[in-house]
Order: sequence, then structure tokens, then C-alpha cells
Amino acid sequence: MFDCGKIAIIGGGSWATAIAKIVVGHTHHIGWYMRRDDRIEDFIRLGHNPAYLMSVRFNTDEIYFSSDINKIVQQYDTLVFVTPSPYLKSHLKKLKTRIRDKFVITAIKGIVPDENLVCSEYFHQVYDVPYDNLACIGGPSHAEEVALDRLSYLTIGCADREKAHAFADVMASQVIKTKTSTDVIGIEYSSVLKNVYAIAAGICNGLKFGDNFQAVLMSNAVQEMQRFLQVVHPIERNVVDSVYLGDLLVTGYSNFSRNRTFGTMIGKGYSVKSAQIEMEMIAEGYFGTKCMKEINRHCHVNMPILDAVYNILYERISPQIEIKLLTDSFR
Ligand SMILES: NC(=O)C1=CN([C@@H]2O[C@H](COP(=O)(O)OP(=O)(O)OC[C@H]3O[C@@H](n4cnc5c(N)ncnc54)[C@H](OP(=O)(O)O)[C@@H]3O)[C@@H](O)[C@H]2O)C=CC1
Ligand SMILES: O=C(CO)COP(=O)(O)O
Repeated sequence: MFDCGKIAIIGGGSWATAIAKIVVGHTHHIGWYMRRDDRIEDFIRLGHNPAYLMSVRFNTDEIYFSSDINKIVQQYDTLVFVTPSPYLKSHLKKLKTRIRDKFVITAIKGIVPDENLVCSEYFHQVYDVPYDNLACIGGPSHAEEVALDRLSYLTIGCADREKAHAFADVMASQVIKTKTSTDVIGIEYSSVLKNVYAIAAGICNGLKFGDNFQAVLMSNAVQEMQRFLQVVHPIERNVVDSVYLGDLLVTGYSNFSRNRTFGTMIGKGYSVKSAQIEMEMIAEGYFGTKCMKEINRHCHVNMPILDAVYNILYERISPQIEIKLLTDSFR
């Protein structure tokens, strides 16, 4: 059986904190890279992350913190990347250590900007990590609910089933059920697209559409997702599995969702800038929308919801006009 060895978390936000809680609950030791020394000092003094999920307490004797990514990468075998996608490259730029022999897991639900690659492809193409050493974490999982020990299902995707099972065992607990899959690329793309569709759901909410229409939007969103996945990575998958449809629904409906919240503000008439300033946290779907639009220029999939969200966020076309056009195309 594959052994994940020593596990480190890369990133200091809310999902990183929730994953750290899950992993250290099992292993009783983790490495943790955070970019800011002042955050690390405050974490050790307070016994919790000073800025995110502050209710989650840690035994800091079980954590080796460092703001030097190289120290963490040298000392740990499994690296779980949980930075927002727009910042991934800036952290990786500091790397002087090879990571091709590490077990690299991405919990990022975004695309690497400029490269327009999902994270596993980026690690493979730029850092030479073989696909068998690459995994992803997907599934409907708001960090806030994981922090509250509310039952959640996570799916670990990896081409190497033994590695997927090994990490799934590390994450499993009474409140976390884990599933495995070999569809890494499909899970990563669906995780990006559900953020775009959650922005659409938020926009419709801001425009005062009701639950009846939201359900039609979600039905059309999962069809759009399936059309895209079948073109970009055509394997047999069941798009109604929780890692695809479940994550779409939780992000589209939950008040915890940053993407839905961001969309709601846009629907109410906020500009993108003012919505981003007010949110303080990252709505990945804003960046994902542009990347997906560019990727779909090569894939030529019929994606009216993606197009509408792109036009609203990047072409400043009025949400009323774009959503009206969508309502005419929906089934
Ligand atoms: N939150 C959730 O429920 C879930 C999130 N995810 C995914 O996890 C990933 C991480 O998101 P999440 O943890 O929620 O993020 P948060 O919004 O909670 O945290 C943002 C993180 O980004 C860092 N950051 C902010 N500005 C910069 C910058 N200019 N350069 C470098 N780093 C910066 C912050 O560091 P600092 O504090 O030092 O400013 C902080 O660590 C995303 O891809 C998201 O989609 C997946 C599942 C659930
Ligand atoms: O991915 C998530 C839930 O599974 C979190 O979504 P938000 O980034 O919209 O909060």
C-alpha cells in the first residue's frame, strides 16, 4: 500500500485551514507553508489561524510552519496546494527544489492564469511531475462547514488508484467521507466551471429571479458542464456524482459561497471592482470565467452560461440583457 509519508499544506486561507484540520487530526504532524511571518507568529501565539476559520483550534506543537516554501518542499513527501489560482505561480516561482518526485495534490478550484491550464496539467508540464504523482481534491465542501464538523464528502482524484486511496484514508473521519476517482482533469475543470455557474446563480439572485428559475439555471449548467467535459477530456463519467453536480449545487445555492455572493452583488448593480473590494475573500470564478472563455475558443463547445457571465464581467454588458438572452435559450 502506498504511504503518503509526511504531508505539508501550501497556502494559508480558509480551505487550507480546513484541510490542515482534517489531515493533522489523522497524522498528528503537518508542515505548513504560509507566505507571511506575522501570520505564522500570530497563529502560534493564538493557537488558531488569525485571519481564516478562527474557531478552529490547533495544537501548534503538531505543526512545522515556514514562510520558506523550499524548506517545506525539501522536508515533506506529499504537498497539498491550496492557494487561490491567481497566486499559485508567484509561490512556485520561489521554488529551488525539484518536486517531480513528490506526491502533489491540488485542492485549488481554478485555472493557472496566462497558461490556461488546470493545476495538474501545469504541474505536469512545467514541473515535470508525472501524472501518477498528481492528485486533486474535489467535492461539495465549504470550508466553514468542514470547520463546523458538518458531514462532507470529498473525492480524491488520481490516475494511480492506490495513491488516491492512500490520501482518501488520510482525510476520512466520522465527519468526512471520501471517494476516489481517476478523472483528475474532469474534476478540475468541473470545479472551475461550477464557480462560473455559481456567479450566474448569484447574478440571477441579485436580479430577483426566484427558486423556480434558479433550478432551470442549474439544470442547464450541468448540461453545459457535461458538454464541455466530454470535449476536453472524453472518458466515461457520471456527471451527477457529487464531485460534479454536488459541488455545482452547493456553490450555486449556499450562502457560504463566495462566487454566489460575488454574483449577487453584480446582479444588484455593483461594479466588479467594488464587489471584489467588499468581499475581501477570493471569488475564483471571476478569474475562471476568463480562462474558460479562452480555453473554449479552441474547444468550440456551446456554452451560453459561460458566455453570458463573461460578457457581464468582462464586456460590461448589462446583467439584465445577458440573463434575458439566456432565459430564451434554456430548456
Ligand atoms: N473556501 C472554501 O470553502 C473552498 C475553497 N476552495 C479552493 O481553495 C483555494 C483557496 O481558497 P481559500 O482558501 O478559500 O482562499 P481564501 O480567500 O480563504 O484565502 C486567500 C488566500 O490567498 C492569499 N493571498 C491573498 N492575496 C495574495 C497575494 N497577493 N499573493 C499571494 N497570496 C495572496 C491569502 O494570504 P494572506 O492571508 O497572507 O493575505 C490567503 O492565504 C481556491 O482555489 C478555492 O476555490 C475549494 C474548496 C472549498
Ligand atoms: O468550492 C467550494 C465549495 O465546494 C467553495 O466555493 P466558493 O469559493 O464559492 O465559496
